[in-house]
Amino acid sequence: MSLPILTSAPGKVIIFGEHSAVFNEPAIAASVNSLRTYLLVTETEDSDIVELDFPDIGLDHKWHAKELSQIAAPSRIAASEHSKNLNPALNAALEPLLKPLHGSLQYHAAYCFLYLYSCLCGSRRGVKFSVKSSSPIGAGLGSSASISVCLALAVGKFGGHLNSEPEKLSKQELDFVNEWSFIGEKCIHGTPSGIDNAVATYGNAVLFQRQPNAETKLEHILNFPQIPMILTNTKIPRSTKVLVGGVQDLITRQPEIISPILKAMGQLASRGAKILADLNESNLADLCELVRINHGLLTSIGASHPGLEVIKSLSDSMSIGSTKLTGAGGGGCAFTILNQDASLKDIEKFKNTLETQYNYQTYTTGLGGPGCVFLPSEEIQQNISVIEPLFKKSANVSDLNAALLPGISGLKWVH
Ligand SMILES: Nc1ncnc2c1ncn2[C@@H]1O[C@H](COP(=O)(O)OP(=O)(O)OP(=O)(O)O)[C@@H](O)[C@H]1O
Ligand SMILES: C[C@@](O)(CCO)CC(=O)[O-]
Ligand SMILES: [Mg+2]
Repeated sequence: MSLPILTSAPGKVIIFGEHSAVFNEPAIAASVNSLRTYLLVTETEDSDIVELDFPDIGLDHKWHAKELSQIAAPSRIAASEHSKNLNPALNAALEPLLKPLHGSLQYHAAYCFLYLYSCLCGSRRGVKFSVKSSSPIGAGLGSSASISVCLALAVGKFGGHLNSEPEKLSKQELDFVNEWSFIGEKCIHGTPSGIDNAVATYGNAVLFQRQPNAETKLEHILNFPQIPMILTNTKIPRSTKVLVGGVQDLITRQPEIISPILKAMGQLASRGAKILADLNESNLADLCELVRINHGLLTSIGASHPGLEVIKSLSDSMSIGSTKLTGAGGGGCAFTILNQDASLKDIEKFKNTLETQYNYQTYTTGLGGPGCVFLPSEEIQQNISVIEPLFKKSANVSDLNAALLPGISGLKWVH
C-alpha cells in the first residue's frame, strides 16, 4: 500500500480474569474508545532509513539500510510456527539493532516494531513510524496491545498483506492483525494470554479463553452494557512483563495453593459473563460481589499495590461501590463499579479525594466501541496539515482525540 498510512486501536479494561487468563482460564475485557493509540506512517526524505518517532516514551531512532540488511526475516509461516516462542534466529539478529536503546519502555516498543517490520515488510526503507497515544502507558489499560495492533495493521498494509477490501477490514484481515499483534505483545511482555490484543483488534468486548494448545476461544460481546464506573489511574509505574513473571514464580513455588485461586478467577469470569449478558438493577449487586472477590484473589497472588488499596479502601469506607484493579496491577489502574444509590455528591467527593490528596487521575468513560481502524491515504492527504502536528511531542492528548477519535472526529475511518 502507498504512504501515508494512519492506523488506530483502543485500550481496554479487563473486567474479570487478568493473570488467570495467562493460565487458560476465561476472562472478560472491553475496549475503551476514548483511550486510543494512533500510528502515522510517512515517507522520509532519506530513502535509506527506517525511523521510529515515539515521543510518548522519548524514543526517536533511525536505523540505516546497512544495519537492517543484517536481518534475514523468517517468512510469515515460520514466524507463526514460533507462536509459542519468538523465532530465536530473528531475535539474535535484532539484538545488535536494539542495543543502543535505553530502558525497558524504549527497548520493548522498538523490539515489537522491528520484529513485525522484519517479518512483514522485508526490505522496504525510506519510512517513518510516528506513534501517539491518548491512553496512559504501562497503566493496565492495554497500551502495549494497542501499539502492537496499530503496528500489525500498518505493517500488514505497507507490506501488501492487507489490501482486499478498501471500504472494510474483512474477518481474515482482522484475524491477521490479531495474530501478528499477539506476536508483538510477546516482544513486549513475554507470555501474554492474547486477550488485550484481541479486544484491541476486534473492539467491543470479548469473553476470551486461551486453550492448552495455544489456540484461543473468543466470544464477541457486541452490546456490552454501560456499567456505572469510575476508572482511576494511580500513575504508579509497573511492567506487565514483571508482574506476569511474578505470578509464574509464585505458581512454581506454591502450585497447590495458587492453581485453585486461578481456577476461582476463571469461575468469576464465567459467572460475570452471565450477569453482564443481562445486567439490570436486580443483579448489579451480584456483579459487585464478584468484583470484590476478584480483587481479593488478585491481591493474594501479589498483583495489588498499596496505592491501589487506597482506591479500594476509600470506595469501601464511603460505601460508594466495589473496586478491583484492572490489567496486570502492581500500580496502574483500578475501576470502581458504583452502587445504585451512590449520590452524585459522594461520587464527586470520591474523585476529588483521589485527585487532590493522591494526585491520581480519574476517568468516567464508556466501554465498548470500535477496534482497530485505518484511514485511507486520500483522506490522510486531505487532512495532513491537521494530522502531522498531532504526532509531535508537544501535541496534547485532548487535541489528538478531538481531531482523530473514531466516531467523534468526522474523519472517514475504515473499520
Ligand atoms: N504510545 C506508546 N508509545 C511507545 N511505546 C508504547 C506506547 N504505548 C505502549 N508502549 C509500549 O508498551 C509498553 C507498556 O506495556 P505494558 O504491557 O507493560 O503496559 P500496558 O499494556 O499499558 O498495561 P496492561 O498490559 O496491564 O494492560 C511500554 O513499555 C512501551 O514499550
Ligand atoms: C496480566 C494479564 O492477564 C493482563 C494484562 O492486561 C496479562 C495477559 O493476559 O496477557
Ligand atoms: Mg500490556
